[in-house]
This record gives sequence, structure tokens and C-alpha cells, in this order.
Amino acid sequence: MCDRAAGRRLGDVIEIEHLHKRYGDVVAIEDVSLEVAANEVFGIIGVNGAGKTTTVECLTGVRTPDRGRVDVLGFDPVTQRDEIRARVGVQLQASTLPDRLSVHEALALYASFYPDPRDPDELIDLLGLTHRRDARYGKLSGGEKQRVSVGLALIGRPRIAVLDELTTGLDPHARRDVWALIERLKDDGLTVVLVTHFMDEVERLCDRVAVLHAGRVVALGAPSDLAGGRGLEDAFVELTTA
Ligand SMILES: Nc1ncnc2c1ncn2[C@@H]1O[C@H](COP(=O)(O)OP(=O)(O)OP(=O)(O)O)[C@@H](O)[C@H]1O
Repeated sequence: MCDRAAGRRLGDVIEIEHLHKRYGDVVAIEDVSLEVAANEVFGIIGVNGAGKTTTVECLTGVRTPDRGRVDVLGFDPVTQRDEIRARVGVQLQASTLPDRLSVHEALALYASFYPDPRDPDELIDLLGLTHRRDARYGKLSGGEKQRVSVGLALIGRPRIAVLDELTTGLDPHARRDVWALIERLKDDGLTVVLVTHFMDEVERLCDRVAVLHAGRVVALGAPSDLAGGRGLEDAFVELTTA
């Protein structure tokens, strides 16, 4: 899979080493290093502008790092984007789907890009969208659109899913349904990188979490270890108060 230099763990499917990325004068990422193990749900948390989206965009090849090394399943996301696209499902924050496509048509369209996709109707059911199967995307509520975006990340049976703000905009029932779906897919072997602002989501889903602050990893570990007896949110606020 990946070159095993000293200190790396067997079974890592993502390795980021000394990642740097700036936009003009704005330093988005400054020396980020982390590894994600196969079948792990790995959280990335941080205040707005901490560099979370930039980090996951470097994983999926959307952004080219200025410096550093990124290895995803043994591939370089910058030079091997097709290999990454075939194996890594990405939830888009702002969907670019045409309004006139129905939920089923959208998922079937994305399914057609993959050799062994999930059955769109099965996924629609798992996402709690069966009653909206034939509704046009443009007529969906914000939470329903959000569920479609999760479906698009999962339709190709990816080995890794990168989920940026997985449950933003979902009602409490839908959040629990989506959490249960992620847990079920994890049981089937999925690895997840989860960007979130919800500490309850981290506690429920994540095996480990990295706290990014001003483009750097300021803490990394199991949520319970980071919380250290306080609430995770209290620990987070403390870690991210500059
Ligand atoms: N395309 C861009 N052009 C210029 N600056 C950018 C661009 N994208 C992000 N930035 C800046 O880079 C920094 C990191 O942004 P990033 O989107 O990675 O943070 P984030 O942690 O995902 O934030 P949020 O929680 O608000 O989504 C911020 O200062 C942001 O303003």
C-alpha cells in the first residue's frame, strides 16, 4: 500500500506529511501531518477557517499542496486523480446537481460512473428518501438535499468516504439515521474522514479526531482522551482559544 517508513502504522490508508497550503497571503495549512487507518472513522474539527476543508481537498486532489506529501491508498491525489476518484467518495458541500434531476435519476447518474455501484433505490431507502425518490432535486428541502449529497459520496462503494459537514441542516431524526448508516457502512469496511462542527457527532462516530487550529494540528486522539474528563466541547474551546 504505502511505503512503510519508520513510525508509520501498518494498515494506514491515508498519510499526510508536512502539508502546507496557502492562498496568496493566507496560510490555510501549516505543517499538517496525520494518518488514518483502514476502517477508522477519523474526525477533523476546528473553528471556521482552521483549514479543515483545505486539508480534505488536498486528500481528494481538488487542491494541490504547496509542500508536503499526501498518500491515499498508495496513490498521489494530484497526479493520480482517476485512481482516487474510483476509490474515494466525496460529499460536496455545495451540490452542483441540476435542479430538474429527480433523486433517483441523480443517484443513478452517479452510479453509472462506477464499475460496481450500490443500488440507487437501496441507498435512497437507507437515506430515508423513499417518499422523495421521484421528486426533482430543485424542489427538495435543505436537509433532503444534504441526504442526497451523502448518497452521492457513497453510491460508488468507495473504500474511503470524505464527508464534509455530514449532518449540517438535518433534523434530529435524520441525523440519527445518517449516523446509523455510517456505522453500518463502517461495519462493512468503509473508512471515513469526517469534517464536522458537532461534538456529539464526533463522540458517537469517531475513533480518533484531529483538532486543527490556524492550519496546525493542535491535538489528536480518541474523543474520550481529548475530552479528558471534561466535555469534549469544553476541551475543544480550550484547545482553540488562541
Ligand atoms: N479559495 C480560497 N481563496 C482564498 N482563501 C481561501 C480559499 N479557501 C479557503 N481560504 C482561506 O483559507 C483558510 C482555511 O480555510 P478552510 O476552508 O480550509 O477552513 P475550514 O476549517 O474548512 O473552515 P469552515 O469551518 O468555515 O468551513 C481560511 O482563512 C479561508 O478564508
